[in-house]
Amino acid sequence: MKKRIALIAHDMKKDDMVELASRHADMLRQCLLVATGTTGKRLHDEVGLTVERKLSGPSGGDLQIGAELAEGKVDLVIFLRDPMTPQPHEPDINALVRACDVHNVPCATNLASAELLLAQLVPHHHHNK
Ligand SMILES: O=C(CO)COP(=O)(O)O
Repeated sequence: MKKRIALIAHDMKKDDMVELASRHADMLRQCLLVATGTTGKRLHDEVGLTVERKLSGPSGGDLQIGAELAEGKVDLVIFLRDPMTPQPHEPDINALVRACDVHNVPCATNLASAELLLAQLVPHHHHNK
């Protein structure tokens, strides 16, 4: 079964997300990716990944991903939050991280932990027969 991975980054962390995803692109291409709106657009446009895009975070994208996660449809979350900038949708951000804790879904909220989680994903090999 392909892993379904959620990728979310606040504006100040979007360059980091693009760089992270570029380095792990071969592995991410073998996963089902879901992202908040703007993060997903950048991952598509700049990394060439196929990403299911939800609403932008401030419009409810975090909540949409959190709802799917609560239904067991998300296996891993990389959520590069900006700890230095107040966010209008902070309750939504907290709800998503809380949902990860409730459902025991791995959630990396910074680059260092994201690297560790991604290193655990074993590449899926395609066989012709
Ligand atoms: O705000 C976000 C997560 O809380 C991210 O949303 P965007 O990817 O649409 O910028």
